[in-house]
Amino acid sequence: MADKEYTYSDVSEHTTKKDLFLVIHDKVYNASSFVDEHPGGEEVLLDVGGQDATEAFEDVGHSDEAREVLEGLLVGKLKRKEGDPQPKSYAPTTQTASTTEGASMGVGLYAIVLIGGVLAFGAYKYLQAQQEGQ
Ligand code: HEM
Repeated sequence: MADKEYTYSDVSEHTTKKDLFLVIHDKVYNASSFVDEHPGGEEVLLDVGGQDATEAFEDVGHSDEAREVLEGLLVGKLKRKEGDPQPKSYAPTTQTASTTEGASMGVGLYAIVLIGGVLAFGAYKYLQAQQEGQ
């Protein structure tokens, strides 16, 4: 039964409390037996009924226990067709701002030191030339 494939339009027909399908990470879950027990309330589940709930589910940061419950509700997987809504993936941000900031700061410092050096050398040469001229 869990091998069954559902299209997006199949899933979107199950939106009532007694018959509620959710898509999370491209798997299809029947949440109807769990609606009344959900600690986050039935409203939020009904809101995403028949839709891709991946983002909503991950945003809350559900526990491993919640994920175990979820596995028990599995009824099949999603068969994507052209024109279906794009998968809502949950991509944690990996880039940290501080590292790039640090790198550009380093380059900026080098530039200042370099320009300062060139200017000092220019001034030295200029003074030397003037002295020679006297
Ligand atoms: C069938 C899918 C879902 C299952 C099995 C599930 C299960 C659970 C469980 C077991 C908890 C208790 C805390 C934890 O263990 O993390 C919980 C809390 C919660 N869930 Fe879900 N959940 C599902 C979908 C959703 C969705 C789609 C939302 C949408 C926003 C949602 C919102 C919440 C919220 C806000 C809480 C926190 C409640 C509180 O701490 O007061 N859940 N859920």
